[in-house]
Parts: sequence; C-alpha cells; structure tokens
Amino acid sequence: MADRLRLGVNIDHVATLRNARGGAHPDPMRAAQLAVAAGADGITAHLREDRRHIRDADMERLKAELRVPLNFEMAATAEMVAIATRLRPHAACLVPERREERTTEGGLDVAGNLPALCDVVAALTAAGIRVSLFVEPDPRQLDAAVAAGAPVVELHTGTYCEAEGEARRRELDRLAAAARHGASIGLEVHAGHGLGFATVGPVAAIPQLAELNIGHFLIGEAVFLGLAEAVRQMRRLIDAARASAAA
Ligand SMILES: CC(=O)[C@@H](O)[C@H](O)COP(=O)(O)O
Ligand SMILES: NCC(=O)COP(=O)(O)O
Repeated sequence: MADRLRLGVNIDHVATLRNARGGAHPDPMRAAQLAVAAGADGITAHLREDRRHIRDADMERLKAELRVPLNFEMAATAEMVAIATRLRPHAACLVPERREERTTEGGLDVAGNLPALCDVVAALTAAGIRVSLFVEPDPRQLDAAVAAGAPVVELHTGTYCEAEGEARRRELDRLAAAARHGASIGLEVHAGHGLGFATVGPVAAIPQLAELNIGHFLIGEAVFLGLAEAVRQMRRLIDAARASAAA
C-alpha cells in the first residue's frame, strides 16, 4: 500500500462559476494554488470539447504556473491530442465525452475501441505524458488498458457514490476487486468522480489505489467552508481512512 494516497483536486467548476458571468472571477488558477497550499498533490482540469468550463487559456496558465503535476482530462480526439502534445502536462486522462451529457456518465469502452485508443496512447506517451484511462471497475476494461499501452487507469466512482445501502457496498466491492486486478496486471490505479466527505473513506481505504481525483464536491463545499478548508478536511479523511486500513 502506498504510504500517501495522492489527492488531485479538479478545478473545472471554478471555471463553471466564472463562465456564468463571462468575466475573470473566480480564477481557476488561484483555486489551484489554494488547493495545493491546502494539501492537494496535483491539479486536474478537463478541457471539454464544448469548453463549458475550462478553456484553452486556463490549460496554458495551469501548465505554465503550477509547480505540482497537472492531469489533463480529455476526450480521445485529434483536437485534444494536438493540444496535449503541445502543452505536455505531466499526465493525461482519457475520458468518454458526450456533448449533451451533464457530466461524465461512464467509463471509456477501451475493449471496444482498442485500435484507436492504442494510437492515442502512443502519441501522448511519445510526448512524455503519463496516460491514464478513465474506466468502469470492470476487469475486461483493465485488461484492455494494458493492451492499449496505458500505465494507469482511473476507476469511475460515480455509480458507487450514487448508490445507497447494499447497492453501495456492492459497488465498493467492485471497485476494490478492480483495484486488486489492476495492480496484479501492473497498472497504477486511481479513482474518482462524485466523491465527497461521506463517500471518500471506504474508497481511500482500498490499498491498491495511488491517487484520487475530486472536484465538484470540493468546489461546492468551498461555498460553505472555503476551498482551503474543504481540501484540508478531504485530506484528513483520506489520511485517516488510509491509516486505519494499514493498522
Ligand atoms: C471525467 C471526470 O470525472 C471529470 O471531468 C469531472 O466529471 C468534471 O467534469 P464534468 O463535471 O464536466 O463532467
Ligand atoms: N476524474 C474525476 C475528477 O476529476 C473529478 O470528478 P468530480 O469530483 O468533479 O465528480
């Protein structure tokens, strides 16, 4: 088990708020700096094809000014590959995108799109970018990620977060089994989507996980607690879950 489970803070929805008025406030870069000062190990930003939140200029500034790893979430399109290979972020996480969706609804079908994804993974890897594939906790998709040449997968935690009671426990078991399987076939395993204070602990306790990416909840909670305090509380919950799992 990695000693410290890394926390990537996704700052997309600072840009959502900024874009609501069309100006420059609140600034996603300032949010990224605050999150890092409060304990984030990296920053995640999703440049959607429709630019509904993060924009090209945000990615440029994050890359130029951040002193921690930048995780560029992107669709596997020629446009995004061109932007990523020019910017050269530390990591790129390939996610499925449907323009009309409210948020990312599921994982990538890596097994069903292997030849195209092999090309994208190869292009990003050749640019020195560590590639991750955002997938459902399904062993078939993890096996396909290895076949695609990706060193990392991020398990989609949305279904777990939305489920309740026994269904949530079943989803947690799926995540834990997928994390074990991923580690056994040599993948670095991350997780994220929809996590909040009430759901993060059991996921953070999965020993094979190396990183969590959390955004929407933290930006929402920042309205009440401030962003720095929201990140600090999340960090404490993650560390506590990790420590009790190790004991
Ligand atoms: C892939 C993913 O989970 C993140 O990109 C997150 O969902 C924030 O972006 P959206 O809210 O636009 O989906
Ligand atoms: N890849 C997941 C992510 O970056 C954050 O998702 P969310 O916490 O905004 O749902």
